[in-house]
Amino acid sequence: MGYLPAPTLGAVIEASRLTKRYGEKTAVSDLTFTVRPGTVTGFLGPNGAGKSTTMRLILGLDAPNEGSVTVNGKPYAKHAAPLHEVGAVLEARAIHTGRSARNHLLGLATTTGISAKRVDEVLDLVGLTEVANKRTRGFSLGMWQRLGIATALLGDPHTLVLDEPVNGLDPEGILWIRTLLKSLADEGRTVFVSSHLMSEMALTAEQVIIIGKGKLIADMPVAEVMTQSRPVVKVRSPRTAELTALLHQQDVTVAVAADSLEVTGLSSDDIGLLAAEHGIPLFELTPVHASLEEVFMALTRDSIEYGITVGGRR
Ligand SMILES: Nc1ncnc2c1ncn2[C@@H]1O[C@H](COP(=O)(O)OP(=O)(O)OP(=O)(O)O)[C@@H](O)[C@H]1O
Repeated sequence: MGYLPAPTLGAVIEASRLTKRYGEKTAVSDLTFTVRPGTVTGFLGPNGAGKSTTMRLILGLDAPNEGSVTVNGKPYAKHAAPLHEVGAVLEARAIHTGRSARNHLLGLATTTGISAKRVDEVLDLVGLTEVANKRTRGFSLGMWQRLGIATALLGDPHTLVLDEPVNGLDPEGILWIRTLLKSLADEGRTVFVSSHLMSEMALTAEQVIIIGKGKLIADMPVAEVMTQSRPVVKVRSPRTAELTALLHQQDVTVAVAADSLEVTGLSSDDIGLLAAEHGIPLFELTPVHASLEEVFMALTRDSIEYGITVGGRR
């Protein structure tokens, strides 16, 4: 394994009222957020939420219609040596397929004043040393992702912007990238990584920024995401209809399943007390913990662009 040089402090990425329209379509809408150094920040949203567009705007590959985004106080393109400032992987397969991984990296290195030694270091860091001289044409998606990350790390940047880097990786690759991103953040770098998997980000990121239909939905520590869910309690009673009528007098949602009710918005204690007050027997009263993915889906439910509709509800 190669080692990165001494810790450097990553840059703050600051988006302010960022808006990008493509014709009639608003891909990013009035987005304001700050990404800080020293932690992995997950950028989450369903398909089409505007994650890639936002990342393209950060990297100056597209210009916003309104608002601004800066890296370390300046637009990305205004930095004297952007490759040393920000390393990015936007589309893993954007690399010329006729060349070897080493030649691809060497080409980039020589035009930007980076040494050949650094090329070998990053190849080692991403585990591609053995296939470094093979043409990239035969690379698997996981190998492309590794090469993309090697490219991003080439300039030893303070800040990393990675679009869906776990896509196509096997469990070992996912674990590898998780560990790598955390260690880069621990060195004081800024790591901004997009995903559409809340469960994956929960294991990788400390902070999450969640968007839907281009708009900010949440910006909070991962540990707080679960607090966004309302409690769900499974209730079984021989007098379901009566209990449902009582529950409907409260600010709750009652979903009727085959042999039970799923009550959202009231604790199991309160449901138990309500039933006891009216002499309604209960056979079961179980708090059901939503998974992180379910909380994420609930948060973004109204902003799913290409969702399927089940039973009239998304
Ligand atoms: N160049 C473009 N021209 C027209 N529409 C675009 C363009 N780029 C993105 N869009 C639209 O903007 C919206 C946001 O797209 P974007 O790719 O940023 O989302 P995303 O969150 O990265 O989604 P995914 O996870 O599917 O990649 C989508 O509706 C997309 O169709």
